[in-house]
Amino acid sequence: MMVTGKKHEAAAAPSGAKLDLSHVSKVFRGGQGVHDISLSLEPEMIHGLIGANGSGKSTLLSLIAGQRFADSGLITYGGDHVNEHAAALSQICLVKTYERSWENYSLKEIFKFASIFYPHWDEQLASELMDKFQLKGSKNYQQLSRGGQSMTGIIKGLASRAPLTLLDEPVIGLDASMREIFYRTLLEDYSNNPRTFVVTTHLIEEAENLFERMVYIKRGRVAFQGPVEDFAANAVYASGPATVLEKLLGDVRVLHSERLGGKLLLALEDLSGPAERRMLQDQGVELSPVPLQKLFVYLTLRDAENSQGGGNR
Ligand SMILES: Nc1ncnc2c1ncn2[C@@H]1O[C@H](COP(=O)(O)OP(=O)(O)OP(=O)(O)O)[C@@H](O)[C@H]1O
Repeated sequence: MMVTGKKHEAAAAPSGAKLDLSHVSKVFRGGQGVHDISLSLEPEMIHGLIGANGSGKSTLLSLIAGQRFADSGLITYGGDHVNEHAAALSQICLVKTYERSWENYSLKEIFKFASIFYPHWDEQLASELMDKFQLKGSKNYQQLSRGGQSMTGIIKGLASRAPLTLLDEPVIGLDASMREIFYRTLLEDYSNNPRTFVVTTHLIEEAENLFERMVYIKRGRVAFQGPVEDFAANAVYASGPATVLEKLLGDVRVLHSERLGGKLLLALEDLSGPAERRMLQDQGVELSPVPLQKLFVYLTLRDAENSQGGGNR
C-alpha cells in the first residue's frame, strides 16, 4: 500500500514510551477474563491483537487504558502506573467498539471534548476525516449507522495523535471502500507521525499488512507475541497424492485437511525441519505458506475442539 501525504501541524506527540504488563489478571465471575499476562509492546509500531471471540482482547485494552482495574499485576506506560498517573492516561487513547458515554452528544461536541482531553489533538486531521467519511458535525452519535459510529471512533483515535492508540475492532460496520480509507489513513498518519498502535480485528487478511508485531490471545492468555512472520513460519500447506499424505492424517500437527479428487491438502504445524520438507517434496508434495487468516481460523477451531486440553499456540 502506498503511503503518501502531507504532514499535519499539530503539536508533536512525545513518542517512544514502552508499555509493560507484568503478570496482569482480571478475572470475571465465571472464570473468564485475562490471566497472568506479561507483555512488553515496543514503541512506534503497529501491533495486531488477535484472538477468538471472548478471548479477552477488549478486557486487555480497557486495562491498558486504565479504564478497568486489574485484580493483580502491574501495567506501566513509560514507567508510570496507568491507573495512578493522569498524565499517562492523556497519552493513551482507547477507541471502543461502541462508546456509551457518547450517546446524546453530537459529533461536534464529542470531538470538542476529545480536543480538550488529548494534548496532541489534530483538528485539521479530524475535519479532513469527517469529509472523507461524509460525516456531519451536527449528527448525534446515536443517530449514526454502525459504520458511522466506527468512523467516529476512528476519527477520535487518529486525531488524538495519542502516543499509544488502542483501536478495538475499528472497522466494524464499514464497507470495503471505507475500510480502505481507514487502512490508508492509518498508515499515512503513522508514517508522518510515528506512534504506537494496538489494533484488534477479526478481518486479519485485510489488516495483516498493517501489523508489524502480533499478540495472539487464547482464552485470556498470551499464546504468541512477536513478528507476524514468526507466527506463520511454522505452518505449511502440503498438497499432493493422497497415498503419501494419508499417512499423516491423525498426526497432532494436522490443523486442517481437505480432499480434492486423488489429492489431499493438509495444513501442517511444526514440520520437523528441512529433512521432512524434502522427504515430502521428493514424493510429489507441494509445500506453500498458510495465509495468516486461515492459520488463525484453524488454530481457533482446534482450540474450540480441544477446549479441555491445550496446544502450544
Ligand atoms: N463485565 C464483565 N462481566 C463478566 N464477564 C465479562 C465482562 N466483560 C467481559 N467478560 C467476559 O470475559 C471474556 C473476555 O471478553 P472480551 O470482551 O475481553 O473478549 P474479546 O476477545 O474482546 O471478544 P470479541 O472478539 O467477541 O469482542 C468473555 O468471556 C466475556 O464474556
